[in-house]
Amino acid sequence: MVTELSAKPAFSLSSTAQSGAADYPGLDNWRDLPISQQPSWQDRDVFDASVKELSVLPPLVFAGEVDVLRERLAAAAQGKAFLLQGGDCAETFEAATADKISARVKTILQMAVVLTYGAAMPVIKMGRMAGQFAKPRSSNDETRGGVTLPAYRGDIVNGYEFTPQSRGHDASRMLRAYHTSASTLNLIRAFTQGGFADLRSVHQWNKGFTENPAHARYESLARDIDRAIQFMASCGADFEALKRVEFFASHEALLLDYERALTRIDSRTGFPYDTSAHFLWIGERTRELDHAHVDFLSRVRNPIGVKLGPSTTGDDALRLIDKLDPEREPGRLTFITRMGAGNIREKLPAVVEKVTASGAQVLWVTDPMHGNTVTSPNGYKTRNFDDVIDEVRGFFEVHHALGTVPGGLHVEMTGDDVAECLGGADPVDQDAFLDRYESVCDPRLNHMQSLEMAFLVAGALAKH
Ligand SMILES: O=C[C@H](O)[C@H](O)COP(=O)(O)O
Ligand SMILES: C=C(OP(=O)(O)O)C(=O)O
Ligand SMILES: [Mn+2]
Repeated sequence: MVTELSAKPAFSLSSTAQSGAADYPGLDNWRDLPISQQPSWQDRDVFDASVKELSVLPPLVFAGEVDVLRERLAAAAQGKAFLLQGGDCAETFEAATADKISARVKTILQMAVVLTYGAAMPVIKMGRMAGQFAKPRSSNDETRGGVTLPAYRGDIVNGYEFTPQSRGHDASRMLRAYHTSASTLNLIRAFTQGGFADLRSVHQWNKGFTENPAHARYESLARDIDRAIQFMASCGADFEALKRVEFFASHEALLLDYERALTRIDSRTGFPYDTSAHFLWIGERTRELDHAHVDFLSRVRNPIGVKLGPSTTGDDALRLIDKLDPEREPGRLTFITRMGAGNIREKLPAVVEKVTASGAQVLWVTDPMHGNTVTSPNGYKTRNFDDVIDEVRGFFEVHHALGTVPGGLHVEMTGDDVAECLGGADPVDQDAFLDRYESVCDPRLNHMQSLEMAFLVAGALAKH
């Protein structure tokens, strides 16, 4: 049973008690529009106090960093860079540990080195991290053993534990989400600016992948990368400069009270920026043109993404472009297609052709995860690695056939050795789910499967 929520949030602040950029025109227009996937907060006072506090807490990212990202994404849309966006389906407060964050950042850096070599262009590194706490759900409730409770909507709303106390929607969680995002972002900045990301170290880490006999097929590409780095060293490349990398934070802008409270006016330009992350996206379940999420995101200066599922038409895409990117600003809009391996070759061309014919330039990115979710025979939500890779292949085939740019990859992955997606060269089978399945929402590629994807995509990129 799918419950499409169109109820307004349980409470909404009156315009005079606004958070963030209180008097900027239009920033609260969304409150008068249909909205879905919002919590029904239990306690109004807790909600008011939480939003009030959020509205005066420091921004998590700065407008200048956001502008740099928009430039990078503009280059990717022109085929001069490639976007790698990866991380949890649902971040959790419990997993925001130094070990798990570093494992995720490391894996993304390792994937990026391989992709950079294959694409022979810069790879923009972006985490589904430091704020990916809110989850849209297909159903409002979950039933286990005859007991029905509210569905888990991410740690920013309620707890994963299946009890009435845990599943209640608690607005104070928005504050914990903010602080957890801040500490995660702090560690990401330290890792990526403090020498952890040294290209030579990252390349060394990749040796662990190719030493695994199951990955022998990738050895020649790994050897080519090795020789390229040796060549750089022989030419006296300044590896000191390669110790620092840009790394951007992103999440789905689902809870608009949270996003609105963190929206601030940039003192340099006078424009509003959602300072909860560098990049925000609108999900497949909340991209109705005249609904709240599209309206709110149309009014902030961040580069934004929209997930496009198999029901998307070319006209839908054009209407979203007109609403979200009326100025046709380079780098502003990214379409993240999540069609399903069995749909992409049939469904994507018409959408891309329509957008191309309009003259609009967007960044096309594939999310090969969300259209390929299945249930394993032993009852786990999973994805087949082969389907995931096949959707990526279809994405490249469609864009190469149309002469458009396959500009990026959006992956639910982890740096840990979990068992959540079936298959891969060192195959995960469903029995492994019993004690290595950790995701609280969708299944993620594990460290080795993520690297294998990078080697496979690098091969595809190198061919064009
Ligand atoms: O991450 C995306 C969605 O939140 C997720 O796929 C929804 O899962 P569900 O269909 O189990 O609600
Ligand atoms: C909810 C998500 O995906 P989609 O909106 O494409 O279902 C997600 O990427 O977490
Ligand atoms: Mn997901």
